[in-house]
Amino acid sequence: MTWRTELERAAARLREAAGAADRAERLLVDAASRLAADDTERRRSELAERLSAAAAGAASGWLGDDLARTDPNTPPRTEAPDAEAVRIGTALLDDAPAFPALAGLLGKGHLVCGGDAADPRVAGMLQSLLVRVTAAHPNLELSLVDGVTLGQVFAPATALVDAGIAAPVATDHLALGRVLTAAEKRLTELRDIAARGQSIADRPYHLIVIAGLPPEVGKSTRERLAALAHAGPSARCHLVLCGWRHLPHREPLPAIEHATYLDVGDEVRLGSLPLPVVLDAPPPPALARNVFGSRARQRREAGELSVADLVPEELWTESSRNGLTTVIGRDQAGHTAGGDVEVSFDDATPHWLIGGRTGGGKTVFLLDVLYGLATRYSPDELELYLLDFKEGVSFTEFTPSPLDPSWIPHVRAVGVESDREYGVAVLSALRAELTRRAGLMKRAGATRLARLRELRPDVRLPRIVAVVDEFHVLFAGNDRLAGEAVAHLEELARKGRSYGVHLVLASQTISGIEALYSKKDSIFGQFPLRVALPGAKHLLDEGNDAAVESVGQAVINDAGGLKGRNRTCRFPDASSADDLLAQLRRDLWERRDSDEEPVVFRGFDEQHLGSDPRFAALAPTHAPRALVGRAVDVHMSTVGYQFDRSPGRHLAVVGTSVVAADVLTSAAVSLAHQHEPGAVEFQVAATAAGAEEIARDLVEELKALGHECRELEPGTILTAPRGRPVYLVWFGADGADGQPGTLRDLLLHGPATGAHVIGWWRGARRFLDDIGGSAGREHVAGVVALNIAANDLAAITGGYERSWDARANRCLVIDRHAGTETLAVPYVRPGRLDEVVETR
Ligand SMILES: Nc1ncnc2c1ncn2[C@@H]1O[C@H](COP(=O)(O)OP(=O)(O)OP(=O)(O)O)[C@@H](O)[C@H]1O
Repeated sequence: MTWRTELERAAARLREAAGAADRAERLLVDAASRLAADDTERRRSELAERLSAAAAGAASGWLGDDLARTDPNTPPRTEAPDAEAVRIGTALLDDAPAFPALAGLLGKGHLVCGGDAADPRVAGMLQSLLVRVTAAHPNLELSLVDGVTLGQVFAPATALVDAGIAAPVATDHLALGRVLTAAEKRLTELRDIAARGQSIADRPYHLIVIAGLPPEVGKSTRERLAALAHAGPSARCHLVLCGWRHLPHREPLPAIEHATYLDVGDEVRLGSLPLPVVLDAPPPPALARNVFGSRARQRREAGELSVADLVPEELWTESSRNGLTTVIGRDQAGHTAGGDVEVSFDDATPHWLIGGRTGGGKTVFLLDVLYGLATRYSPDELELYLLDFKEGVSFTEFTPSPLDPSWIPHVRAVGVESDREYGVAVLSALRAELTRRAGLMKRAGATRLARLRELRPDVRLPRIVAVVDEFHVLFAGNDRLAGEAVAHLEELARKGRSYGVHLVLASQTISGIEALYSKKDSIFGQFPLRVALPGAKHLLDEGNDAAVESVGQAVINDAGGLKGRNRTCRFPDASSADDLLAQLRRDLWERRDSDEEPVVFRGFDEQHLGSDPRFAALAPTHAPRALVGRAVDVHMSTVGYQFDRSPGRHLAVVGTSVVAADVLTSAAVSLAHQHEPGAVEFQVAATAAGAEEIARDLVEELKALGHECRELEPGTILTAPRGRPVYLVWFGADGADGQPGTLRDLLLHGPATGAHVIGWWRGARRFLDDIGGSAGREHVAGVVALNIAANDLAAITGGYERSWDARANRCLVIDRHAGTETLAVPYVRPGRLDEVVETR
């Protein structure tokens, strides 16, 4: 066979082999080796042409074209190429460029080069190779290592790093170690997926480009590289490994399998190609800019949803029968880059645990979820309880405000800077709802919420989502309250799935939760959906070290933190979409079918008698109640103390805080609204310094309401005649006006004749003395404790079980007869909290 015939055949086979780089390379080598010295120039150039054409078939477009002649504005490919070969230079025939020199890379093997990027020929080749593979492969992950030029060689590709397509360039052996660890982990994951019989063909290629090994690299790193090279191609991992050369006095280099070797000496040789090669020069800067810039842009666009993308086209079309689902972001791990990531409350993931440091994006993530859900499901399908224990305004935007009277109609209660008691009250109310639903189910013979909804279409059974932000605060004291919180959470976590009550617990850490820690398995095991934000600790399984660094990213794991079940996604920034969200809120609000506003508990708010709707509704009654404040409970119920004719129906407000005077005023004014004018008399005494003005204002107000009202002077307070039922409102009763005996007599016998004392005692011990010590406790059944210490309170009441922690803007309302103790926010005169700095 003449060389010509052979060439014909070789060229034909090359055409067939287009796309199969190894065959292309082999055939090129075969054919080229037959170029006899005595061939005519014409024949030689004909052969070179044919080889060029064949090479073009094996690596076309971005992978094979001459970049210097490529229009800088050529767009990168949108689909993955078939070809596995990439051009790295040009083979020379008689010192003239003859045909492209190719190496099998992505989908095929590795390129290994003895020289490194300190050699400008290698640097140029690497830069053009990077442009080629980036432009040709739309779905590519890169790791860049440069131990010889400190990252200089990769400077043109900075846009890829910024967009997360490439990790920041590793320039020392430690960083190289991290690159290898990540690659090994990825490789194991893909191998596991493939082992399960699932395809990995849609996963991105991972290309590790090492422009030169850092000097400290030792034997073990080299062996890791060789092992990676061995296993890499079957898990879509490939290497371009420069600086892979034997050093004197060092152990021999391990062999790199699946590699095409590039020898860069005076002459450059590629694999077994018998001709010298000139490596590609750096690409034109404009071309590199375009390719890297376009890819970065595409990746950002594909990887990000805007807040508007979280909202469905039509509002409230979904049913929560089988669960709740919303979109939270786009997959970022690259596995299915661009795929929407959904999160659900359903049988598989009934409860969620969210972790992340302060400023890590917890609130934004929660807002994204809440808006996503509230736009998909109507208030008949979904109810929300939102609790936030930190200082901040996380959930206030869901509630009406003077600036924006709209609210999200799904929201039943919101706690901002909540007390732990409020949190426990909400959990307890949810537990009561569990019990109610359990009863409904039993009676209907259903075992699942979905079935119950079918059987009882007449009953409203929305799914309930309760969000507790900074939930560790609930357990802060490791005390009785913490115990109650744990008990509630355990019950809700265990049974919520069946009854459609779902919990979202968010915290900076779950490790510090002492009360739960010993029961970590039992409680947190009920929270299969884990959301790890930057700084999250102990949220995923021990072996699962997935982590995100940049705010706006989350690792979502739907298997209790199990390794291999992570999805990394970017979620949109709800905090920068104020206008859109305000409009959305208004749209939702306008669709509401009830005007019932959510209860908003803001721990720092003043409570005013005048703005309590229950005060406005007061009317004359036989069982009047002195209103003193709003309870720290889910509905912020009004706390009152009832007066009747039984012994002991008096009310003592105890504490040095001037808030006591406001409580007295509220009690008296609210009572005045419950008696017909003239039916009772009010007697007002002010013996506490500073209370005179308040007392005078009260007298004015009572008179304006049509009541008879007498101001009493010291010395006559307990002896003034009482012609009809009377309330003695006494600002500063300490010392009993010098007549403790008379006071005790009044306390004991007054109620039977309609005479009640409403007094402010500044000192707890003084109060106890005045009423006759512990024996007199029964004579004053009502106590509002303000800033008094727990032991003083115990002395007053006889010390039954409580954990009173006196603090500003709170009081404990005790009714000994009813056996109740209610934590409340006392009514104050508007602006009072700005005036007083309370002390114990
Ligand atoms: N998805 C996002 N994209 C861009 N920026 C974000 C994103 N999420 C949060 N941020 C930024 O981070 C800031 C802090 O977020 P966020 O308030 O949610 O943190 P947090 O974890 O709730 O913090 P803290 O506990 O201190 O309130 C936001 O104001 C916002 O600027």
